[in-house]
Amino acid sequence: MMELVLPWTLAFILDHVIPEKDPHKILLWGGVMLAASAFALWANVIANRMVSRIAKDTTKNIRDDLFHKISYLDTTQIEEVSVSSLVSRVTTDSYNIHLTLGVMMRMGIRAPILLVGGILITTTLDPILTLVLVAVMPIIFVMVTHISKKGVPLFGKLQKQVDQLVLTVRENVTGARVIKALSKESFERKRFETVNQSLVNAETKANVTLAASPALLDLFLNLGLTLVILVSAYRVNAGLTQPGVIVAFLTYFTIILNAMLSITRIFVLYSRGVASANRIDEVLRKKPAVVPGTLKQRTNNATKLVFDDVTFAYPDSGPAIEHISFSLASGETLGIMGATGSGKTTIASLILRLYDRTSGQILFDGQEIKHYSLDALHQNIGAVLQKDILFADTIRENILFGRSFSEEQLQQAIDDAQAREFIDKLPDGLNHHLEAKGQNLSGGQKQRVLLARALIGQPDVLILDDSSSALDYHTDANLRKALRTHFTSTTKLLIAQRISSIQHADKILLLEKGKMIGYGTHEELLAKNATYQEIYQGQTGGNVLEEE
Ligand SMILES: Nc1ncnc2c1ncn2[C@@H]1O[C@H](COP(=O)(O)OP(=O)(O)OP(=O)(O)O)[C@@H](O)[C@H]1O
Repeated sequence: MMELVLPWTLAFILDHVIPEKDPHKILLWGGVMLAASAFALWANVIANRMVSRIAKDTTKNIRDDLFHKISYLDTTQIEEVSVSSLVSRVTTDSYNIHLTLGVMMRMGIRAPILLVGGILITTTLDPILTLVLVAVMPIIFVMVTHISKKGVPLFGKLQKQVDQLVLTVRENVTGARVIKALSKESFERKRFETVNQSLVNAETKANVTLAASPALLDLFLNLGLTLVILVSAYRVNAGLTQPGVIVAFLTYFTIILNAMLSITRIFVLYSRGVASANRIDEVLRKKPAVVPGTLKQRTNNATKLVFDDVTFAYPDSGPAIEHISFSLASGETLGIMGATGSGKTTIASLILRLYDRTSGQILFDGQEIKHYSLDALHQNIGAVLQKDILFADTIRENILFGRSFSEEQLQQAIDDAQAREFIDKLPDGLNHHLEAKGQNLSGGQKQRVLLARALIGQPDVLILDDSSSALDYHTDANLRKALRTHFTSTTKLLIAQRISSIQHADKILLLEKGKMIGYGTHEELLAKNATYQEIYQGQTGGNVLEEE
């Protein structure tokens, strides 16, 4: 407001105060102008601080909500959006919203006030000159909105390129060892350069399109200014207006020009902010595909786990498993074997409801698993899945994983997982700090910590997906012995490549390309199943496997 009053005061001083030649009056009005400027400065600083706080708090809340939502997305939805895209939505998209909010609040109120106020005051100064100014406004408005609309999809594409960049960096950081081992640094650098260049191209395209807006605006406003100067020269000569008014008018013209420039900047940022807000909104609106049931408790049942003619296909693919049936009583062990890609991990994922089966039934403690709340379903299940990870924390915290187990239970789990030998050799034992993903441990040591995490507290169901593959034969045998002797009431699902790991299971399920091609005990399969016989021959050379 103060900014609008100043040029008017200036015109008044030039046309009315100075001609009176009274120094006191001139000084007084000069003082008024100074005070008004200081007030405008102070109000601006306060407003900017408020805006920063609001933008910062809003963006923090958006990030919190987004993270909360992401932690509840199911596996299919995460795969649909992709991990790297989720990372860039939490980081760059929320930052774009921060910028947009800041600028919109700073300029979104001030610029329109300056624009409308400026026009109104110029009308009181000289309506004819104002008409010249106002004539160019509709052209500018139509042009700016048209260009801004084009910006939203362009910025959407730009953010997709950011996803690609995050993906490439993630792959390089996680695969740093293999890249170094295979000396593929220059290949990866080229791959990164290509992705980076595509991002720059997308950014250039979006910015070039939107850059037309301020340039065209400048052109039209300068044309308007030239017209105003021509008309005002004529009007001063004809004695229709005073020079002070023209000076004030030109100052208002600059204020109006700056307000218009700010408004175009808002539109540019608005396109970017809307594109990012749409991407965040897409995640926030996702409804879980795996809908939890209402049963809050599992009641122990003699029949622990039943797969009844279960078929499942991942989105947009053929069936990963077809017509799988098996039944496990409480405390029994099922061994699952099959070639790579035959569907072993898929069975484990369905039990944990990481995905929902396409057809058939899965019963847990006598109830369809869809009827349980996810907490009830997962309570008392210990699992080591192939892609399980260790976090950057101590070994103790990685095993306890935020659960309250006693020291005795912790020590027992370490023994059962055959982890004591290596943990005792570490200078700080259980307090040894692991790097992200347990990078400072060997493959076998990592598996032992993950096993201890799954075995602690003797869960009533245990799922081990190829989780002893990195253990030497002797340690693997000791682990199996511990499972047989200390986990008698635990129902176990052991996925393995080695027959020695599962030969003592109560039942063995043999899979091939998602289909059951054998189901029975080791002895039954060895007697009747040609594929099992072949695997057995291949792994043992025909020698009988002895348990250590
Ligand atoms: N997330 C996924 N999206 C799409 N297809 C998948 C996904 N996970 C697995 N598949 C496909 O489903 C089939 C079964 O995979 P699964 O991981 O269950 O096999 P597996 O027997 O555990 O293999 P491995 O022994 O190599 O771990 C494979 O053809 C695989 O390509």
